[in-house]
Amino acid sequence: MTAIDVTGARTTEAADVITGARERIDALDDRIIGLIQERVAVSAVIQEARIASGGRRVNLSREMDVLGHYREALGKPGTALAMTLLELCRGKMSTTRL
Ligand SMILES: O=C(O)C(=O)C[C@]1(C(=O)O)C=C[C@@H](O)C=C1
Repeated sequence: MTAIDVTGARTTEAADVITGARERIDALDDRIIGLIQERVAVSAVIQEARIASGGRRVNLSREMDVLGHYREALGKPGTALAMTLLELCRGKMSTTRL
């Protein structure tokens, strides 16, 4: 497969631009994944401290703040992104976790 095939571009110039930009995207995605893993670990520290103190895993008012933060920054899709992040951090929401 040529660079043109792989990128969908119609010229070698466009294929070069796309190939370079995809490398940057892959590097950004690696950093984003690392930050998400760090967020999961920090969130676990909070949840474990709360549960050890006799509290509940989930804190809904804080989750509303997190959702609002992402919505303000990224619009409606930000809310969906924040919900996915929260699910990664505290597991799927269920009444037994509340
Ligand atoms: O901030 C907290 O109290 C947390 O437990 C962290 C966190 C989060 O990942 O942002 C996770 C679970 C809670 O329901 C709310 C928020």
